[in-house]
Amino acid sequence: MEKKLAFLGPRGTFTEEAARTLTQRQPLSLVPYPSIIDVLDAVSNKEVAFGVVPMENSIEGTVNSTLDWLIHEVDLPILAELALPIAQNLLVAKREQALPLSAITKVLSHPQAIAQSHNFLRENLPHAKIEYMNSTALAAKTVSEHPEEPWAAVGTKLNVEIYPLEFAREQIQDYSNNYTRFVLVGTEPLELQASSREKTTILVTLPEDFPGALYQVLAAFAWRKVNLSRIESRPTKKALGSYYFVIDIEQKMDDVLLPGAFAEIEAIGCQVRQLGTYPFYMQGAKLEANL
Ligand SMILES: O=C(O)C(=O)C[C@]1(C(=O)O)C=C[C@@H](O)C=C1
Repeated sequence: MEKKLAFLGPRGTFTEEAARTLTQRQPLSLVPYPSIIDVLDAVSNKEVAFGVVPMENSIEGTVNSTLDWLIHEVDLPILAELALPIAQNLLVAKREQALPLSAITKVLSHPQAIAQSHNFLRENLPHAKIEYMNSTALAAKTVSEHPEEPWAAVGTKLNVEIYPLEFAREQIQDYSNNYTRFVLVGTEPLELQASSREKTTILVTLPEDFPGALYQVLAAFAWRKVNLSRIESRPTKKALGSYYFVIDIEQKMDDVLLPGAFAEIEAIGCQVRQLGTYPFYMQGAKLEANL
């Protein structure tokens, strides 16, 4: 029987595109789930072997529900990461007479997609109500199912191929270098295409807040000349002002330098949890220098 991979659905999300690109050589059956949390829970409960969820967008930053669920609720290793170029479009149901932007009363989409098109929406549809949905594809599907309503969705080009929709405007994102990083998580190994770039993600907990604590953590990487590509603080949810630090390291775990750096960090009383050590891929190369 084919192994299953869960993705944030319904059909036509950016996440589906990422899942297909990441696993194109694998005989997997792709199953849509209604939310990011449902995807991660399905992998954790072993309903499916793998899952793909969005992790970070170059305009809007971290997808908090993904990161927080991986930190607090499930223990799933990241197996791979893919950065995809994202283009947002304003989509309306197919109708005989074109719908002018001024007639649109409601815009539906995923909060990340709305945030990526914030300036466009403020300038062109200041009167429209915003309704957040679990994914861009769910917004597109909903709009296509209500052609009698003057509604629009913010979503992918693929949605126009899947649902009876047309473009009201193409490419409405506020910045052209719009990329989202997606992660593949799983409870078993998966044979993936080789990549020249590898990453390790860790979660660091400081023992207490003392002067220079974070500086000492960073020093363990700095003097070893280990490059970090992201540092993000997320609340531990235990007390106000108490944080975890999520650190992306531009190196694989089997590197001799990382065990030494982790031991040094642990020696000052920090806890280090690995969230994964994995290959990193990128479609289109514009942002390469910054990733
Ligand atoms: O709604 C989708 O199509 C998704 O795949 C989710 C998501 C996200 O959460 O970041 C993915 C990429 C875009 O940044 C906007 C939305």
